[in-house]
Amino acid sequence: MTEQQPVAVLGGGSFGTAIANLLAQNGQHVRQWMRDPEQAAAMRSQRENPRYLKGIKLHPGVEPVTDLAATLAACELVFVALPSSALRQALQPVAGALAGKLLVSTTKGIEAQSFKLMSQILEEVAPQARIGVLSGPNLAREVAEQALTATVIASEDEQLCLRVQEALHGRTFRVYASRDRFGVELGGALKNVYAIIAGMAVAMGMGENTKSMLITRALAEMTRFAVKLGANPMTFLGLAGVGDLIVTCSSPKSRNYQVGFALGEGLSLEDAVARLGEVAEGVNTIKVLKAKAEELQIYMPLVTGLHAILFEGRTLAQVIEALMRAEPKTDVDFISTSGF
Ligand SMILES: NC(=O)C1=CN([C@@H]2O[C@H](COP(=O)(O)OP(=O)(O)OC[C@H]3O[C@@H](n4cnc5c(N)ncnc54)[C@H](OP(=O)(O)O)[C@@H]3O)[C@@H](O)[C@H]2O)C=CC1
Ligand SMILES: O=C(CO)COP(=O)(O)O
Repeated sequence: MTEQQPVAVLGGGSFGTAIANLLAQNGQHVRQWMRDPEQAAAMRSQRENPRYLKGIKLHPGVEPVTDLAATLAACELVFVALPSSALRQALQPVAGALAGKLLVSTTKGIEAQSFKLMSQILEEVAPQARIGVLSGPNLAREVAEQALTATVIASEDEQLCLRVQEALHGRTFRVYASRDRFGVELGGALKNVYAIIAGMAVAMGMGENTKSMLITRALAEMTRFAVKLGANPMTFLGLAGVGDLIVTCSSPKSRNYQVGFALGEGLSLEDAVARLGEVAEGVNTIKVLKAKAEELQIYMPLVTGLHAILFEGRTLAQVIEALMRAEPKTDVDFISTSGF
């Protein structure tokens, strides 16, 4: 009998650990790569990731490792769960080992200088790899606690989608497929910005009407932006669009929401990020998104407002006043004008 090939997960954080456990629960042998040998040793002996996912048992099928080249040599299917700020620099040195691999990005961010999404960086670093994106309403802790969850694997490569569905789909985790890689990936990156705003609103004691208005107008705004860049608006009605927007804007377990909440309590951005001690991708995304919206002249009042508070010295009260006084627009941008 031939031995089953292991699956790689790159990243020792909360999502990498949650995905590694899921794969192992489905009977895969998993090599979870992380850069810190002390962390790997601790995870091997304690069978837990005490820094990023305390209280969750590491499945016996997960092997924490630190040799990236050896991990890539052994695995064809590779999940990338690194922060957006680290993905290129971590993979560039091993670019030669990525040819022919199935690379699946789970990272929900945008590269600062280039405005590239993570799968676009993977394509650049590894032009001969097969590329996909996994995104959806997937809070790491809930995934790890085996809460019933659904996600999307998006790729033009149908065989890759099937392979990922086979590896991840299980009793508690449903994996849907999509061909709109760009839309799915953009949804995951953009919603983080609105989660910061939602966290702020909750900290300020705003009511349910306000939260609902925020989420719905956020969806309108991110869809408008994505369509201008060529994505399919229908993707934003799916799990990786409105699904992820709802969970991230509603849950105190979201790190972006937590940053927003801390800001709403009066902390500075620096202190809010330091208090979190984990990745909140929305903090970087807001900067590049504001610049891109300006460049392309896309109307994004929530992005403009958050940017003004974080980086232009405006107060929350000033921004709320401006948002509420702005001229009302149409409710839904993409309704056919022929019928109603
Ligand atoms: N957590 C979640 O609920 C979800 C997260 N995601 C996405 O997954 C991505 C990863 O997030 P998550 O796991 O939550 O992050 P965490 O903050 O939990 O962990 C970040 C991990 O990345 C590692 N890291 C940082 N810089 C580097 C580098 N240069 N080289 C190698 N490793 C590095 C850290 O290692 P070290 O400790 O050594 O610094 C740590 O293991 C993000 O883009 C996020 O949006 C997607 C869905 C859900
Ligand atoms: O993407 C996520 C849930 O789908 C996790 O969001 P945070 O990064 O804000 O924790």
